[in-house]
Formats: sequence, structure tokens, C-alpha cells
Amino acid sequence: MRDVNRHITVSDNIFLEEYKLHVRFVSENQFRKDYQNILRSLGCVSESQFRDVLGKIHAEIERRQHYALKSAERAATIKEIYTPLHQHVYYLQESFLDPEFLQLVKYCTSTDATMEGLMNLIQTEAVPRVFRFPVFRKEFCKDFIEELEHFEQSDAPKGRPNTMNNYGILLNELGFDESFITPLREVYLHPLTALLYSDCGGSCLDSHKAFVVKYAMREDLDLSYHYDNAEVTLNVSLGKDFTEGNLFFGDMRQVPLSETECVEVKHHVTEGLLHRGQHMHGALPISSGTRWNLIIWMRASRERNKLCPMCGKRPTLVESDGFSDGFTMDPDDTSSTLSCSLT
Ligand SMILES: O=C(O)CCC(=O)C(=O)O
Ligand SMILES: [Fe+2]
Repeated sequence: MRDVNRHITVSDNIFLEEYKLHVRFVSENQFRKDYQNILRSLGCVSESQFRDVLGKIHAEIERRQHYALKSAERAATIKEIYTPLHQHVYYLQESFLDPEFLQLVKYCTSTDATMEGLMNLIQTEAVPRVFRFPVFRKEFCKDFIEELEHFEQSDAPKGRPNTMNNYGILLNELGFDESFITPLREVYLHPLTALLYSDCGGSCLDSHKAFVVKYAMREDLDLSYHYDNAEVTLNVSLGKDFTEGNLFFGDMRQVPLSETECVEVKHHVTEGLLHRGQHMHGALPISSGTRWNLIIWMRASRERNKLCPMCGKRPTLVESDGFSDGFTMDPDDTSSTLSCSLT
């Protein structure tokens, strides 16, 4: 894996679960000025409730500061103590993929492929630029979930995908990156995203963060409205059995919520929804069963080097291992940021 770099965004986009609010923290003064009134209107009225919020923010900032080291430690421990149930699911094979998806990829890699041509083959949704297509075969979804459940029940350490999910698994820590997610992104997804999202990094994706999210009756039920730390996101419904729990989409991040009308999009097992990371969305509550989804936040360093999608500013980078947050310090990248040709 090549070295990439991390933009310090430790104080941006912190999610306050009780108030369903994303906040930015620079100092207590700034925070009071920016959020005290909003928090009050959401029920955070006493000074002790406010102190509790500050405590949670500080804990989250600390977690982020130590994240890379802790994650590497967890990955090493998992490798040492965890024995997979289904070894084969860690290595992507074409037989895992739905034939309809393979047809789409085949079309996209043909010399005369165009966005219009692809749009004729792919299902479009009521929401602009959200696409739905089958990704995996049923048998693979079943084996994959069994593997995830086996891991969940093991003593191995578990890192959570992000502040919004209390359940779920980071796939890089479990060993899925090199042999599964990277080839899935490079060989199969990139041809589609290059045609569909060339204006927002889809033709130069070069890293990802992949994880599974889990919703169950006594665990998390839904996911608040948010944008992803990604240029393009693939969200595949893996199963098991559940009712409700559709996705909903609003507008792009820049559009105020008051001007946004959210639209529900169906999500069936084995199917993937492809969307822009900055397209705001959330997941409605399930009403029964267990829902597992594979989420791949795909990143294009050429896009994010110019403007960090989380804080909306030009990033300041520090060195880091692995894919990290998907930025690069390579001067070639900055000099070619203006042109990102189709590959
Ligand atoms: O639960 C879902 O399907 C949505 C997950 C999601 O949007 C995310 O993790 O970024
Ligand atoms: Fe998301």
C-alpha cells in the first residue's frame, strides 16, 4: 500500500448523538457562540447538559488524535488471534459478482462507452445521480454476513466505522483491503464511476475507507442525515432479513436543509446504491430483523487535495500510513489537479 497523508480534521464534523447534530469545535468560546442557541432549542438547556456535550467532544477529539495508532494495533491483534470462518470471502472472485453488474462493467470498459449509453443500461432513481444495480450474488452475501457475525462474536478488538455508528466493522482492520476492496474499486467500480461522476473525482479515485454497518432491534436502528468523507460512495445491502430501513436523499451538502425535500430510495439485498459523497442522505429505521450494509467511501486525492470534503477548506497535510483520509502530498498531483482525464 502506498503512503498517503492525513489532513487534520479532528475538530470538524463531530456528531452529537443525543441532539442529532454535527458540530465543529475550535474553542469553547467559538463553540458557545456557534451552537449554544441551537443546542438549547434541541433540549440541551442546563449548564450540566452543556458540560456533558463538551466532555463528549473532547473524548471524540482525543479518539481521533490516536486513531491511526489504535487502528494499526487492532489490525495486528486481529491477525494474531482471529481465525476466519470463511477464508474465501477475503479474496475477491468474479463468481461473487452479479452477472448484471459484470455486464455494466464490460460496457464501461468498451472503447465506445459513454455516460448516456451507461444510463440506458442502469436503473435511475427519483433522485438525480443516484444509481441502483445488483452487485453481489446472494450466496456471497450469505457467506460474507456469516463471516462478519463470526468476527463480531470473537474476542478480537473492534474499531467502529465512524461517530454515527455504534455497531459495524472496519474492513481494513479485518484484512479486506488489498485482496477484496481495492480490486473491487479498481477493476469493477472505477469504470462506472469514471463515466458517471467524472466531474467530482469519479475518474481518479485512488483510495477508500470500507466498512460494514449493522442495524438491529436492540442496537442502532437508523442513521442520521449526513454527508460522507468520500467523493463517491457505494452502499450495498447484504441482508439478512429486515423490514423498512430504506435510504433517503436530500440535496448536495451546500444546499440548506430548509430548501431541501428528501426522497426515499428503496434498497434491496444484493443491490448497491452509488451516489456522490457530498449528496446528503440517511437511513430510515428498520422495524424488524437485522440489516447489514457494505459501505465503500471512495476517494480521489486530486479532488480532496484542493478542498477537504469534510471541512470545506484546503487541507493541511501530515504524513500517515495506509489510505488514511485519502490525500496525497505528491507535487505531481497538485500540478495536475485541473485536469483529471478519463481512465
Ligand atoms: O445504513 C446505510 O445504508 C447508510 C450508511 C451510510 O450512509 C454511511 O455509513 O455513510
Ligand atoms: Fe453515508
